Amino acid sequence: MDIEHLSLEEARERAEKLRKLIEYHNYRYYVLDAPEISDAEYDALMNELRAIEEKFPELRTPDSPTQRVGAPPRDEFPKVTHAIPMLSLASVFHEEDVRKWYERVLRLSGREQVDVTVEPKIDGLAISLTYENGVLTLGATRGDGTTGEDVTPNVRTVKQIPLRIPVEGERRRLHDDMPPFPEVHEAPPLIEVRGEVYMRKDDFEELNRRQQEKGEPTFANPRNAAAGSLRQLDSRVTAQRPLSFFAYGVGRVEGVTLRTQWDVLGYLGALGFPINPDARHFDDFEAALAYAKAWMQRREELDYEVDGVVFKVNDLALWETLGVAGREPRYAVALKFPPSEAVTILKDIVVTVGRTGRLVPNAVLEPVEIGGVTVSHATLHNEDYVLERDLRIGDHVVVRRAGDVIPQVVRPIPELRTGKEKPWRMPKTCPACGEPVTRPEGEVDYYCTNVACPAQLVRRVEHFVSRGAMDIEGFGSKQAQKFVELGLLHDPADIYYLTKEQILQVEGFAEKSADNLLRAIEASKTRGLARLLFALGIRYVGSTVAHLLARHYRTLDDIMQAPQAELEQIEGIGPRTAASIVEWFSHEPNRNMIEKLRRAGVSFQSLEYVAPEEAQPRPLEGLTFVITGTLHSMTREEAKARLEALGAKVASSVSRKTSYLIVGEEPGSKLQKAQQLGVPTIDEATFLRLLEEGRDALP
Ligand SMILES: NC(=O)c1ccc[n+]([C@@H]2O[C@H](COP(=O)([O-])OP(=O)(O)OC[C@H]3O[C@@H](n4cnc5c(N)ncnc54)[C@H](O)[C@@H]3O)[C@@H](O)[C@H]2O)c1
Ligand SMILES: [Zn+2]
Repeated sequence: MDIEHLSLEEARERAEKLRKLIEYHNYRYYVLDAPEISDAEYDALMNELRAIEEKFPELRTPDSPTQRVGAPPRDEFPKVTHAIPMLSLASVFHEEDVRKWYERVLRLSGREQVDVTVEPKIDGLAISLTYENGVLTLGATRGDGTTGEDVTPNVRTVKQIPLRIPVEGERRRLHDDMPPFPEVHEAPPLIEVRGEVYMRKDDFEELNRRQQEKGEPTFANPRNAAAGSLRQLDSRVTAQRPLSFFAYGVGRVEGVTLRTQWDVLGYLGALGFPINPDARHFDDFEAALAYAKAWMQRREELDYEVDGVVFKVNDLALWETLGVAGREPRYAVALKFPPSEAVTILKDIVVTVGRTGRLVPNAVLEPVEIGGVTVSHATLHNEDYVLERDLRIGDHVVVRRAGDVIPQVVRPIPELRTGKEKPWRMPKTCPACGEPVTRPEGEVDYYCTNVACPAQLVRRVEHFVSRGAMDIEGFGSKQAQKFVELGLLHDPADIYYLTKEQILQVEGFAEKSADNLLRAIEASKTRGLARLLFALGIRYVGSTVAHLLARHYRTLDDIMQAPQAELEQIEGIGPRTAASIVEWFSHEPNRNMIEKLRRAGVSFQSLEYVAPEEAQPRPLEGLTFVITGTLHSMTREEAKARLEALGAKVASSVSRKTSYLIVGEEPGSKLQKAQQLGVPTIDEATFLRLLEEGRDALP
């Protein structure tokens, strides 16, 4: 939503809509422990509402979700009023925003330097535990921050929560960087301990497994499982749920004076509460930031889920001075892990035409940052993908970007529709040439079948000259587009007939660059059969299949004459691929192009051909390898080729059928997968010996 251009009236309507929606999801999340949308989606709604209220402060109402924490407590539990409100935390996603927070702390406190603590932000639910003369008398949830639920009987079932403090016995810090534990022999008359009830990852999985067996609903994540377990009306159910606890603060305290957050943690530890071993204290802010960043890398190693790290001003006297903004105290800030999802607007759907004439719808998005990368486009795959999700132009959509994969549009948020969104269908004609498009029986894709379609030609040329194909330096997408536009190319073979005069007609070429291009074109003539086959762009003939063919056949002419049955005999080539090859060479325009390539002097000879009589022994026959990480001695392509030459198969992902995983430097997730499945691994040194000595080198 473009807030900049909203009128007051539109903004009011919008804010109303957002509030209703947020209240609904708050209820699902905080009261029912059954969220329907991801946190990223929820945060996006909140952020939009915040932005509107910022631009139109007159629209800010006291009951706006931006002004409140959580949700009102459930009806069934007795209510508890928090004498000191339980607040939320301001969250940021960038280091610079933590710096800004620190600078504001300095400004508001009038100090030059302020100590901070850094603590993991545990993803569970906040709980308040009241101890009177050392005895647990009340356990309460946060609720809406001022009113929570009395869940005392349930809290009593959590083994890590002491019923009486100080806990008997010797106190031991886990390591020297933890806060010092003072000697405490007696409980204060009153102390309200605050902390997080959470569920460990393994306990969560076990619980869900049990739920499934019993045919009961499973939980979306450990946080919801923890919340759902603690907020059971029957505490016998809670008792069977594996809940854990970390203490991180205090509310009301009588009889002891605690001056810093670090002392609070030490004191709580001394009383016998579990405190997180990764909490640290810093007098140097930059060092705190560095620690936080390093710690955040360890997310996966932890037994429990964390959603970030919390910075707190150490000096408790300053907490009061700094005050609260809305529902978030200024003394703390949470640096959260970058989300892998965001909500943005689907501005348009544009269709591109691929090299085979395939029409692909692409999402044009209002640019949005996901995990540190700005995303403005995403693939929509095909018409069905759009229709199944009912994506409409103008919709708010959830976009996911995980790792390096192409961003995906996950789904729309229909609740946010204004009525102006437009449903989309695949156009009936090709956006490039205007000819009608067709969808072959049983396929999800539409094709432009016009052989003269300029968009297809551009793609075919792009592919032909690309690195893995004929590798013509200085010839990229832009050049492909220009040459086709000027009518200089009618098929990729025309590249070999370009004259210097023609090249000079193209914008961006001068005397010298034209000569260079001609030299590059000349050099590409000897790339060999495998690359040429790949360059032709035959459906299902990728670089792997092209290499397989080039090992079996001496020249392109042999392949052109090979019947489908013969092609299918080749290990790694299925009937679909074989049929596609035969069909491609049966087309007149394709045969003409081959003849043009021949006349131009492009080599049809295989560089990989292995004559049957000189075929190597196949010592690794029957074994399947997968490679992960970087190898130092050779590229992955080469490793693959050498393994295959010895008769082994090389697969791209680990499965039960994998014989060995070859592990290079910085291995990826395949290593974990292999460990899970019990697939043996070998290192690079063993791999090299394997190439020399064969099977004997294997463990
Ligand atoms: N998916 C949904 O439908 C939905 C609905 C509502 C809220 N949410 C999610 O809930 C979150 C908002 O909840 P929130 O208000 O509890 O804020 P929050 O979870 O971002 O932060 C505040 C909480 O952090 C916890 N915490 C953990 N470790 C801590 C530590 N060391 N020191 C202090 N506090 C610590 C406390 O429980 C505290 O109450 C957002 O992430 C939002 O996306 C999701
Ligand atoms: Zn077309």
